[in-house]
Amino acid sequence: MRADVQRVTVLGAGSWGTAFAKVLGDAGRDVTMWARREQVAADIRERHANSAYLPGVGLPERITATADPAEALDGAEAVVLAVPSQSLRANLSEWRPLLPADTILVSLAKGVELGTLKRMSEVIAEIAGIPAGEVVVVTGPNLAKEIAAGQPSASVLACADHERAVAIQRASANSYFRPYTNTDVVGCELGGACKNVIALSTGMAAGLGLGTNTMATLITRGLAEMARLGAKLGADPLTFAGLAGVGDLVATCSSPLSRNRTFGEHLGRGDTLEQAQAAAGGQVAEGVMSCSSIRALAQSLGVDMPITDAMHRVCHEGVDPRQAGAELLGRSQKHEWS
Ligand SMILES: NC(=O)C1=CN([C@@H]2O[C@H](COP(=O)(O)OP(=O)(O)OC[C@H]3O[C@@H](n4cnc5c(N)ncnc54)[C@H](O)[C@@H]3O)[C@@H](O)[C@H]2O)C=CC1
Ligand SMILES: O=C(CO)COP(=O)(O)O
Repeated sequence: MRADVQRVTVLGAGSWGTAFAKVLGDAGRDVTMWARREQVAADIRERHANSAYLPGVGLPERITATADPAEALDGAEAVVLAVPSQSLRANLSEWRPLLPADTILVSLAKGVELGTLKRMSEVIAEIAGIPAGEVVVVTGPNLAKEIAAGQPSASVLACADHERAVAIQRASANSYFRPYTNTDVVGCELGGACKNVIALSTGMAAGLGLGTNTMATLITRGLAEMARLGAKLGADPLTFAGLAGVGDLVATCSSPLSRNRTFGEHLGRGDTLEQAQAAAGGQVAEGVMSCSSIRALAQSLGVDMPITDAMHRVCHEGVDPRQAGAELLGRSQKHEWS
């Protein structure tokens, strides 16, 4: 492993993959992106733009791109995985033979795998055949469009191996992007996955015409339920008060730029799942799948996550958002911290 990472490959040229590649390029790193479509790769390589995902954003000239994964991975000192959570296992299985030895694997995905109920660093470690403690997880309040516009924001780089997190911290810190390290991978990863589900709920509330008190209630009680799950899995409770918890909840649950919040808003206005998916224009709203995997994980551990459960029932069992809201309010009365 190199402490001074210079050559980075980003696999996935969607919104966040591209914005993170820009962060690395602006931090002086040489970046090669892999795009699924040659048209997107050519746009990045020849016009220094990704018009499909980040229209109007100019990319540093030191970023190049290809649709050939072998070419993209050649000589990579760090590999950033920037594909959706539910396809990561299949994608990485294909790429595994091409991964350079000793490269640092970095995960951008915020989700929990359906079926296995694994966090993304666990999936990556399993497929790549490395200890889970070696995967670096990027999370925190990082709406891709704002970062691509050079607006200041902080992030968390979580890894049990502090040196790996520091290597990526050095490679990505720039004048608008301030990454902090953290060794609580469980808490950081759960925060990133769970907040997408809570953002669905705040969007849904907005779609129903509800205001700021409702949003604040969902954010705060969402925080309580993700912290309960984290505690059961050994996370540090302080993590949820940080960028990966409160930070990302505030950004995602309140911003019209969030795909999860927007998805929920469509459902709240009465759109079907298919209509909300069509409106997302092919971009991933991870909470739609993660509400089911996180719910199953919570149930397997006996953890109560009522908002997550409600989102699963609205998205996948046809429950009306108004009915789900009424049921949340109709639950038995409790002490705030029970
Ligand atoms: N967009 C954002 O602001 C942020 C996104 N994230 C997370 O980053 C991850 C990636 O998100 P985005 O780049 O925003 O998503 P996106 O939907 O903008 O792009 C996903 C990329 O993966 C590719 N892709 C989709 N399905 C694929 C498949 N089956 N096989 C191979 N490639 C596939 C797409 O072609 C595209 O290049 C998600 O887990 C998301 O939650 C995290 C922080 C910020
Ligand atoms: O993770 C994000 C911000 O930190 C992006 O959220 P969305 O996927 O909802 O756009």
